[in-house]
Amino acid sequence: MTGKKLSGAGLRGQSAGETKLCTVGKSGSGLTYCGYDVADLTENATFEEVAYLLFNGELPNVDQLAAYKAELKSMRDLPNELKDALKHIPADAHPMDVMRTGCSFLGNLEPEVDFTQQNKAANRLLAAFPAIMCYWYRFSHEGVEIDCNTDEDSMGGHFLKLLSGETPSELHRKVMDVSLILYAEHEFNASTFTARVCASTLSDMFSCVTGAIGTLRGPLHGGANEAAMDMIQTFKSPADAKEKMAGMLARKEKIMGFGHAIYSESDPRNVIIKAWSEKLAKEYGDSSLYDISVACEEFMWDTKKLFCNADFFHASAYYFMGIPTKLFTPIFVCSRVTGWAAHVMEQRVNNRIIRPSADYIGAEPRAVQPISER
Ligand SMILES: CC(=O)SCCNC(=O)CCNC(=O)[C@H](O)C(C)(C)COP(=O)(O)OP(=O)(O)OC[C@H]1O[C@@H](n2cnc3c(N)ncnc32)[C@H](O)[C@@H]1OP(=O)(O)O
Ligand SMILES: O=C([O-])CC(=O)C(=O)O
Repeated sequence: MTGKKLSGAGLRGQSAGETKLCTVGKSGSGLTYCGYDVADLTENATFEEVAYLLFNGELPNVDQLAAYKAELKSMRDLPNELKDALKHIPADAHPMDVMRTGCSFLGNLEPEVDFTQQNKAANRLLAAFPAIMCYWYRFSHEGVEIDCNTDEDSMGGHFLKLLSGETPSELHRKVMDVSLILYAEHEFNASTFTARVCASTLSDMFSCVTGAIGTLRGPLHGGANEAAMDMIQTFKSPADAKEKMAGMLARKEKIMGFGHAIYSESDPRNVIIKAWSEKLAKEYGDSSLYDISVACEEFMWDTKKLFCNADFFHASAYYFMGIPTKLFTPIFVCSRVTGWAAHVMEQRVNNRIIRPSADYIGAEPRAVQPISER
C-alpha cells in the first residue's frame, strides 16, 4: 500500500452512534446543546444551567437550579488524602497529568459503585475539578495550602477565587461563565468518544473521565489553547505575526487554534469568545495581544481559508484575566466533564460495546521460524 489513505481517515464523516445532546456544524457552522443554540445559552443561561441541561435534558426552573447549585457547592472540598496526593506532584508536572491523577485518585476514595450513583459521581467531579487544579497549582508554585471552599456562587467565580485568592470582578466572572458554557459539549469529539468507548465496556464514571482527560491533553485537541498562547506571545506586532506565520505555513507547520475536523466555514464559539477577549483587552489597558490575534485570524483566512476554532481567542481572553497558560487546558476539563459525563450516561442507556474492525495491511500469513534461523 502506498500513500496516505484519505477516505475515512480519522473516521471523518462516519456516524459512530446516536446522541440527543449536541449538534455540531449542521449547516457548516452551528452548535446546539439539547436543541438550544450555544449563543443563546451564553446570553440567557449560566454554566450551572447548562450542566443541568446536559445531565437532565431540560433547563432547570428557579427551584431546581437553586437545589443543584447548593448540591455542587457542598461537593467543592477535597478529601485530605487527595490533598496529600496533590502535594506530592511536582511543580513542573503537566497540569493535565495532575487533572488525570486527581480524577483517578478521587475514584479510589469515592468510587461509583453502581450506575445509580452516576449523577453523584459526575457532579462530584464537576464540583471538585477547580479545587484539584488550584490546590496543586498554588501549593506547588506558591507553597500555599488553599481553602477549597469559597463564597463564590458560580463555578467560574469559584475557580477564579481559588486561583488568585481574590474576589473576581463581575466581568471576569461573566467571561469564565461564558467560556465554561462554550467548552461544555461537542458531540463525538476525540475525548468524548474516548469516554463513550470506555463507558461501553460498562466501566465506571471515573475511568471514563480519566481516559477523556488523557485524550483532551493533546495539542490537536484541547491542548491547542496553550499552544496558541505560546505562539502568539512570540509575535511582537501584527506585521511580525503575519511574517512569522507565513514562514510556519511554508514549513508546513500546523498553526494551533485554527481549523476544525467538522466545521467547514467557522467555529460558532469563536465569535463569542473573541468579543469577550476584546472587552477584556480594553479593561486590561493594552490591546496588543488582541490586535496580534486579530492579525493572525485575518492572515489565516486570507492565505489558507482557515478560521479560528474555539481555542484561539480563548488564549488572549484567559491571558487578560491573569490565568497562567499552563492552566488553560485544565479549565477545559472543568467544563467538558459535563459533556463527557452526559455522554457516558447516554451510552449506558442503550449500550453495546464499541468495537469496530480494522482493514488489515500487514504481512501475509507465514510460519514462525525457529529462533536460531531468524
Ligand atoms: C477544541 C478543539 O479541540 S478544536 C481543535 C483544536 N486543535 C487545533 O487547533 C490544532 C490545529 N488544527 C489542526 O491540527 C486540524 O485543523 C484539526 C486537528 C483541528 C482538524 O484536523 P483534520 O480534520 O484532520 O483536518 P486536516 O488536517 O485534514 O486539514 C485539511 C488541510 O488543512 C490543513 N490545516 C488544517 N488545520 C491547519 C492548521 N491549524 N494549520 C495549518 N494547516 C492546517 C491541513 O494541513 C490539511 O492540508 P493538506 O490537505 O494540504 O494536507
Ligand atoms: O469537535 C472536535 O473535534 C473538537 C472540538 O472542537 C471540541 O471538542 O470542542
